[in-house]
Amino acid sequence: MPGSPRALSDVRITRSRPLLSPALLRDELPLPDESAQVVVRGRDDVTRILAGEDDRLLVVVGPCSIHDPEAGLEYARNLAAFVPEVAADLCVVMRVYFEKPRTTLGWKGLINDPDLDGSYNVNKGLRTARKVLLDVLATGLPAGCEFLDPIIPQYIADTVSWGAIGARTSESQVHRHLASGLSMPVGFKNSTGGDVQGAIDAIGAAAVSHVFTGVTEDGVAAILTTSGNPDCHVILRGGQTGPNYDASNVTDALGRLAKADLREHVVVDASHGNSGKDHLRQPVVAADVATQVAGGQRGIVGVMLESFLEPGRQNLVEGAADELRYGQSITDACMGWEPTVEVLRELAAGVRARRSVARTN
Ligand SMILES: O=C[C@H](O)[C@H](O)COP(=O)(O)O
Ligand SMILES: C=C(OP(=O)(O)O)C(=O)O
Repeated sequence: MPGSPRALSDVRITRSRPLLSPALLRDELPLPDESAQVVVRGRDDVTRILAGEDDRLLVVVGPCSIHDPEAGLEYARNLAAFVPEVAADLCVVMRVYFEKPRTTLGWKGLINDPDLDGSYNVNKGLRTARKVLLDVLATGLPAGCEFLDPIIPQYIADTVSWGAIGARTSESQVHRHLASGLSMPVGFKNSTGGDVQGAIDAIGAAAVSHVFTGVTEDGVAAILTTSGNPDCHVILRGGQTGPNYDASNVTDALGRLAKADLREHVVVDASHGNSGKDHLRQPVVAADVATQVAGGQRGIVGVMLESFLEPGRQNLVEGAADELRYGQSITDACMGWEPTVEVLRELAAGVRARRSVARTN
């Protein structure tokens, strides 16, 4: 209408709802002392592995994403019961992922849409995610998460022992800032294109202090100053140029780290670009990594595995979440439980062989 003022802000915001504060959620679902010790022990173990003071291999293993808390917990109980068998050789952190960065579109994880139906009950998602993390910690397992939305860590980071910045965000300044202030060791993935240098640059950037805008525990906007995170590392996850888990790609990445004056170690992700998202390839990648480790490669400090109760994946059909198969991924295909146990045993054997190589040298 002529003369009527045209809106200039929030033109494309169609709805705004209240968000619960991190402090309120932590008050509703406090971290018990015993679980806090699990978190601290997990962080310290990973820190020592990255410093070369613990010769075990970090293994981040679990579902690609948690979509059903009950199945996620059943997985956690299985894993917690198995871990003592390999604990002398592996530092096992359960992958407990709630935020999914999508290539284009798709379900963005349990925090964003906990009812899997496009209702986006984010407050419920935050509550459910924190409850799952507390339940995982109660089994005695430390937890690892990807951090995607820069506000979310205030709700859950006190429960997390290891964090990841994904392939799609390692080059993002926002995520490097975030990592510089996170309280746990953080892995940066190489890009989906396969470039490793961006992840190496990220480690250097996240290691120092930054000043940026964020939210406090009370959910209030603030100007935050970080101290820098010295416990960041690269994750080789393969990419459009092909896999990068083999000995020559590992050596190349270690050389680049040395050139950048950074600690020479990497974590290898057996999934994603390294498996071509074929869950049956993950044991092949892990076997190659176990062989490199057994041969004395100390630059490999960890492995990531996508694993769930049932092998493979299934599509989430809108409006049909009730029909999903129990214990099977709705994002990337995962190894089933039995092959996971075999892979963990093989990695543990690789570590024992590396120790004996070190003793004879
Ligand atoms: O691990 C999860 C996926 O690889 C990531 O979220 C991208 O998935 P998409 O390519 O199916 O969107
Ligand atoms: C999204 C993930 O991996 P990437 O960032 O390597 O694609 C993931 O591990 O869930």
